[in-house]
Amino acid sequence: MNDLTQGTAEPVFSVRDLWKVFGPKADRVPAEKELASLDAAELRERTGCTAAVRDVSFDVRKGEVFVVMGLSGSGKSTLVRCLTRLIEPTSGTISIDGEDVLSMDTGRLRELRRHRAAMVFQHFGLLPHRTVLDNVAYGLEIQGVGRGERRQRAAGFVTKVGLDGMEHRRPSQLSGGQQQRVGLARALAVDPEVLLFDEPFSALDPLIRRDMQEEVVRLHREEGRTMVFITHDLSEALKLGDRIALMRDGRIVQLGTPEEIVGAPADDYVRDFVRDVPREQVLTVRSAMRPALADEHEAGPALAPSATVHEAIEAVARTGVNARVVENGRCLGVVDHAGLLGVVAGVPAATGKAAA
Ligand SMILES: Nc1ncnc2c1ncn2[C@@H]1O[C@H](COP(=O)(O)OP(=O)(O)OP(=O)(O)O)[C@@H](O)[C@H]1O
Repeated sequence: MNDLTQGTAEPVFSVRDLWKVFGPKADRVPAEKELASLDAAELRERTGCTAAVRDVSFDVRKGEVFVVMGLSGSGKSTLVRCLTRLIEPTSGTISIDGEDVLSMDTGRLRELRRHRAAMVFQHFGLLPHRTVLDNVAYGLEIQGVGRGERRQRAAGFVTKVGLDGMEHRRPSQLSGGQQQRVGLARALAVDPEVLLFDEPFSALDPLIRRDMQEEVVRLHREEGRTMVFITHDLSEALKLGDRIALMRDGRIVQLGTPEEIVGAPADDYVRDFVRDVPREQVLTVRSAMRPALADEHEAGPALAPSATVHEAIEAVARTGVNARVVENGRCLGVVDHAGLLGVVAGVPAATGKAAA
């Protein structure tokens, strides 16, 4: 498991020891060791409280897509709403770019929500009587940008999310997916440092949903904007996340890359959660690799270390020989049938070396 606080890129959000408890005298739950250690049912019985977020610490790094995943009721929305104090945390610390969020006054908080960490909701709250263009320009209007400039900037974002030609329609004249794109364009137009997505696609049908996921991946690739993305859908999390925080009963039970979560589940709960994931599509060739023998350094198809096992299977099947994993012209190792099948089956390869 990743060290939650370690990372190469600088953090945007830093969260430490965060609790959000709903109910009477909520403060005493994190403060009193005995109460803090009760499970959800005992806590409710003893105090009438629900601990939606329990002692959570993590960093969101600059430029990453950070996914918060978990079943319904695990605390995802509460956690992400705490980041900008749409929900007031019970205890703990939160900072954005080193600035303490919990001590911000009303004006500073407004600025945080409008300029620095904008939220894209599932029900995107479009204004029904306004056109697409004016909906996208709305955030800029709140920021006090003049009419000419905001319409011009808004038009650029309408294009960016693929809604060219629909500028003058009203939301009711759009499909669900198109409305979601308007919501996305509106959030992008205010140019926030971080975009917070609260299950934005869960109401969309599967094909439109896939389109929108690809849209987010594309926007992220083009802009490198930091994103925090809530979902209860594991395949969405694996597709979008650079790192995933998997929540259960208010706690983060594992935080790691998709490959770490699928390849090295932290406990039985996570193992069960990822059991049906096609491992070969998530794990990279590093997990299937063994050291190259003397005559193997030059022969066979070359794959990057980031190639998936699925891609390696294709290469080996197509050429009939083992593939090499090559980085900067250097052969890091070899993937053979046994190593690849071992990953698919979820067992160490019979050579013993692949699992090392
Ligand atoms: N205002 C509130 N008062 C009391 N309990 C609350 C409140 N808001 C949330 N909860 C409880 O906190 C827990 C976490 O809720 P939360 O909405 O954060 O979960 P979630 O993972 O986002 O769920 P979903 O996927 O269904 O949206 C749940 O047990 C919920 O019932």
